[in-house]
Amino acid sequence: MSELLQIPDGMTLTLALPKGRVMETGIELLQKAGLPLSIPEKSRLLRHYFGPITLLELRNSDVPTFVDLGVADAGIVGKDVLLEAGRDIFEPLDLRYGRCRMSLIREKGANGPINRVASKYPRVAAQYLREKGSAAEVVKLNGNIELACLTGLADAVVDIVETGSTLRANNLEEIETIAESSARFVVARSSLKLKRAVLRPLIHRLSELV
Ligand SMILES: Nc1ncnc2c1ncn2[C@@H]1O[C@H](COP(=O)(O)OP(=O)(O)OP(=O)(O)O)[C@@H](O)[C@H]1O
Ligand SMILES: O=P(O)(O)OC[C@H]1O[C@H](OP(=O)(O)OP(=O)(O)O)[C@H](O)[C@@H]1O
Repeated sequence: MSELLQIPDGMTLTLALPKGRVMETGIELLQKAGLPLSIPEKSRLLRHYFGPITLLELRNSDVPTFVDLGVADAGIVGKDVLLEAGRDIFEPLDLRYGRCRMSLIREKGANGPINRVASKYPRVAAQYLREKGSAAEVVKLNGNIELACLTGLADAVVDIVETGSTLRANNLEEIETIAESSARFVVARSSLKLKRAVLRPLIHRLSELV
């Protein structure tokens, strides 16, 4: 492990991390940057203490809220989730993992009009459709979004593509990439001023690691 980052006496740091695939690599990076963290044991505990550092284990889409409202000083979250949240959060660093893209997807060969689009990202989907001049309705779903296409619930979906295996397995095709995504380090604007002494060197060290 690299040299520990100096945290001034009395200063605390609260970090918001999403449980799931983004968390483990995120903690490893923060560790390499010199924070005294470790990957929490599997348990129902939602808040983990490491000396002056508190780790909040959140749903992905709640990370921007906790950071924007200043409850967490900083966090890690996918660009896809940031785009959907639409909050004005300081995003100093692309951590360059968790790469995927948000795309418009249809059943292979589908060529009828797109009147309804399903997505876990309704804001991103609606903005994309607006830019295309489409008046299609957007329906919010919470998982296995591709099923909306397959069952006729929607004419297209906006969802994540990583390897493309979900598309191939379900006879779907990517019509257009809407945005590229990767994990981002985000910081609360209020903390950037108040906790500059630890956040500046942390951002600097993270930037050297990615
Ligand atoms: N193949 C993929 N599928 C989904 N998300 C991916 C993929 N590859 C990278 N990611 C990134 O990981 C994040 C999602 O992680 P995960 O799959 O753990 O979340 P989830 O199960 O959808 O969680 P939640 O219920 O909190 O929304 C996405 O926001 C995205 O940035
Ligand atoms: O291109 P691929 O590598 O196949 O990855 C893309 C798939 O992975 C995600 O689903 P996941 O099962 O993680 O969760 P979700 O459907 O609940 O969002 C995503 O929603 C796609 O369905």
